[in-house]
Amino acid sequence: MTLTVEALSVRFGSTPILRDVGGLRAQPGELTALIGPNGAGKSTLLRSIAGIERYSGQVSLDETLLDSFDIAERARHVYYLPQDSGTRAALSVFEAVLLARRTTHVSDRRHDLQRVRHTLQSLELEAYAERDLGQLSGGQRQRVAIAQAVVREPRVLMLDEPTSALDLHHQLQVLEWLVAMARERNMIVVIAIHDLSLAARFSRHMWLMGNGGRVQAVGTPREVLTEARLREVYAIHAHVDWPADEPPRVTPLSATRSLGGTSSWQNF
Ligand SMILES: Nc1ncnc2c1ncn2[C@@H]1O[C@H](COP(=O)(O)OP(=O)(O)OP(=O)(O)O)[C@@H](O)[C@H]1O
Repeated sequence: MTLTVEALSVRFGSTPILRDVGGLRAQPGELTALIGPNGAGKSTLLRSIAGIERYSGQVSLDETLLDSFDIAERARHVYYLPQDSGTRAALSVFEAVLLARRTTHVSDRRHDLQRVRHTLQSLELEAYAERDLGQLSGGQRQRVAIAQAVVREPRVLMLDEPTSALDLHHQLQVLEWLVAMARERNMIVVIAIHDLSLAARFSRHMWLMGNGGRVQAVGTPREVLTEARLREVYAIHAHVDWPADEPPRVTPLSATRSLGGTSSWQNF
């Protein structure tokens, strides 16, 4: 089962946001990283794959176009967790994650309870299981949102900046766990992420979007993350190191020019 995107375009009103985005593949059992500067269209792309945005083009799972699923079916197979999505509903952490599980699974209750407990443990949330959502810190709330997404067990799980509120320990812990989970459950996991060192370390495959809503490169982290490409797409000088005995490192050194052209205030 491969997720494929071809010839995908999205407009907001008369403004093109994604232009002929294609050649994207994501495989089960692997983590795919979606990277690119602010406004490149990463969220729009993930939202389109999930069927939340209207688009022209093809998004398919193997030979099946996702458009051929009805809304409920598509939501069961493909789940998108937006950026900053933690909820403050009047529920405990345990209740919130169990509720998410039961929106897609009506299986054996004992099995569901076990799955929720196990997921909370994996995300180091078991100590907060009885706590109300409104009483969590930002990072705890983000981990609950990830738990809610994962217990749904979609075939394609897309997470928009899932580590943006996390401390260094939890960034590593969550990404390690997502990699292991993708492998164990044979899920396609796509994450949008700004930290290129983490993206290089944890993903097997990368999609790089550039300004203008176009794909700039796809491939392994080594193929995609070259210093020349970072200069072109992110307008930065950076060192990219692939040490044999340590994780890869992308070190931004300086910004080279403004991203996205002349700013309007310069016209005054
Ligand atoms: N509802 C909307 N109406 C009009 N334009 C929009 C709308 N939502 C997003 N955009 C524009 O679409 C472009 C792509 O936005 P998107 O959120 O997909 O980018 P992104 O790559 O996820 O950015 P970031 O890294 O900042 O999260 C941006 O220029 C944004 O201003």
